[in-house]
Amino acid sequence: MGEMKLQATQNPLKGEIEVPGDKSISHRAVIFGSLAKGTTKVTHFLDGEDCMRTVNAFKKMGVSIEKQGLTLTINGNGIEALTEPIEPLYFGNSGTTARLMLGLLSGLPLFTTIYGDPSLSKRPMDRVGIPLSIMGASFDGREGGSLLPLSIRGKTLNGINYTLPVKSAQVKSAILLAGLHADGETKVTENTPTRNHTENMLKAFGADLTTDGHTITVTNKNTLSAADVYVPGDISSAAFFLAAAAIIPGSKLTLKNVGLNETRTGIIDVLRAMNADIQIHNEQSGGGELFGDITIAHRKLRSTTIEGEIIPSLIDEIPIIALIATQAEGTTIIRDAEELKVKETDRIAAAADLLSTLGASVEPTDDGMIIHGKTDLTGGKVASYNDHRIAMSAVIASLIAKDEVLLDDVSSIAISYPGFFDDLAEIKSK
Ligand SMILES: O=C(O)C1=C[C@@H](OP(=O)(O)O)[C@@H](O)[C@H](O)C1
Ligand SMILES: C=C(OP(=O)(O)O)C(=O)O
Repeated sequence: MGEMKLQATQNPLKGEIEVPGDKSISHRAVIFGSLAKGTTKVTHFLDGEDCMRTVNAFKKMGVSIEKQGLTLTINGNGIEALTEPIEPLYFGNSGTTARLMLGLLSGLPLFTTIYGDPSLSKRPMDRVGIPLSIMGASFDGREGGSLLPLSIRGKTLNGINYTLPVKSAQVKSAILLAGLHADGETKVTENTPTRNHTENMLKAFGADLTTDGHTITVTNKNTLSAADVYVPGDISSAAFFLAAAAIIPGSKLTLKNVGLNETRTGIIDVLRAMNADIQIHNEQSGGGELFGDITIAHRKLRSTTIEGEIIPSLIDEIPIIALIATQAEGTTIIRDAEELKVKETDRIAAAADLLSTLGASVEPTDDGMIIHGKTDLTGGKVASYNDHRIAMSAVIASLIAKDEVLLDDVSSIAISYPGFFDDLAEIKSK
């Protein structure tokens, strides 16, 4: 793929689709399935590039993982059976793989080197390196061990009692993974709740983990046992079609089996606050995760303010929420989202650049954006910054643009949504 010309259609989107499996849950299913004893079957796995990095890392450490379609069969033999990889582990674009694997590898009796693509090589690793070093871990790498590539000489770690200084599920998960085989208790406290898939899945695999308010405690008194995992649809992928239906007149879409864990559903609350016509039905649960169908129809939107505790529950959706805000009457303010600056690219700058190039009124701020709506979008030449979420936001924006949008590169979309254009074609043609 590469550059793509996107013709404005303004056609309503109609029909029903099932979005791909959740990226966060897919990573964790591979990790815990590989650490557990027994056979774990993972269904509706997301085979995007990021999750395949996690699969390949465990294959290189001796775990047998077979993939047939979207089903993985993982034959785990326990943490102690992981073998030292004889070559560096490549994590591509995946922040989740890098942070969670750092947590795991720092306490194993192995020497490993990990590296990533140019984007991942700029992202901060000291946010996990600092607490892991307090636990006794030893790393070396660029910028004093805060940037990839990193080398890790695993050691026996000690438990820690740590309050997260950043709103990050990746940091929380890295410490919990280290805590699974550290001496004593490991406690992580978060002031603002972040996605809790690690906690849910560890419980399903039989770990000794308890949650008390905002504090999670794990010990090494456990042997993880295999558990089958059904991966619900990714609400972060569904977000692009929720947005499209919300802003294109005449649209009505149903997205089936979407994950509805309340640490992830901020976009639904925001859409409701903006007057979107959105309904949830067929709610079910499995493996500690809630999922169900979402139906959304176009309706006139109004602005809102997005700040505080809701931010981690929609952090990856902010670029597409910014597009929705350009089509809402009034001023939408997004605050407390400084974490966007350390994603695949600076997503505050990238989203503001994309939408401003298309004629919207978007002011980037230090921790968010101010968007004045409603503005018609023009065409133009736009940049994805090699960021999958910016690229997909550009494609959805092009659906309502007056003229052609020329997007520099669409290859990053395969990171989290390999079938994105097929799903879009499916709902466009109905
Ligand atoms: O734990 C996870 O699976 C993720 C956590 C979030 O990152 P942070 O922990 O950096 O906020 C999110 O942006 C990322 O897409 C996936
Ligand atoms: C930030 C993201 O992922 P990661 O941190 O795993 O690269 C994302 O998918 O939007």
